[in-house]
Amino acid sequence: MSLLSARGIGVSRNGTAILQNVGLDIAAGEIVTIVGPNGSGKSTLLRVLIGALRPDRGQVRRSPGLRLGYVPQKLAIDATLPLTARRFLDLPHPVPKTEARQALATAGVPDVADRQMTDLSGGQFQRVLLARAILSRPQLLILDEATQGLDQPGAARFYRQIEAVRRDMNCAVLMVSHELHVVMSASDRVICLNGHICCEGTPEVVSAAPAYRELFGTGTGGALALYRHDHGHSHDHDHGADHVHDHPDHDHA
Ligand SMILES: Nc1ncnc2c1ncn2[C@@H]1O[C@H](COP(=O)(O)OP(=O)(O)OP(=O)(O)O)[C@@H](O)[C@H]1O
Repeated sequence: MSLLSARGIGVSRNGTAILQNVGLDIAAGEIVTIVGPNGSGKSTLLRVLIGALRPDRGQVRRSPGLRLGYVPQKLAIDATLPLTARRFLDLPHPVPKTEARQALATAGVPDVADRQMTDLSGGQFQRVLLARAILSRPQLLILDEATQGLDQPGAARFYRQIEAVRRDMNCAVLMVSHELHVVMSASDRVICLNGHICCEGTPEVVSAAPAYRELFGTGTGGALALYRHDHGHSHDHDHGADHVHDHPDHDHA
């Protein structure tokens, strides 16, 4: 049984269709990425899937009691507000110290608990957001453009961290991204969206699909290779992310 299932989703605004007949299923433990150009309806679809927006047509079914974790694109924290990463994890509910420590370690930032949120690097900050999202031990972790603002190697490291989190927590992951160059090979399945689903399948299948190439060109192939060259190697200089190298190389390079 899938964790989440959407059928025939349609959303229109001002007489214009934003989403048309979109259907998808997320199974336990899989990593699914939705890619699409700007304005293709990715965020709208995500909002429908998490229940923040009621579609004009279609249905979303979530498995009963589904635990969802959500990592937003960005979170603005006022530079004058003293807030350590540890205290941030206590918002809105205090969490036991061991759970907070464990979540930070799983997210790849075991040493930042006492650091100010505003002093963290972009990659560390996103990992603290990730730590907060996994405190509830989600069955489905949803990330909305979670690597915005990171450079390409930083984004690649973040996606490898997500793979590590998935293995640790045994959760499914749904990501929305237009970061084609690094996101695809971290995914079991890619869904290419442009108002409707243009194509879907493994990263290899989607990157070779005519509909995908029409939208994005053919540049992704080399970048997939670049990602795979990095995978499992020790090139990572992002503080606290070192253990992402320790997992077995399970991709298809
Ligand atoms: N409430 C709304 N009213 C009118 N138009 C909307 C509304 N919400 C979204 N849209 C339009 O729907 C389209 C899809 O928007 P959406 O934010 O879902 O795309 P996206 O793929 O997430 O884009 P991006 O990659 O730029 O974040 C856009 O053209 C947007 O302007």
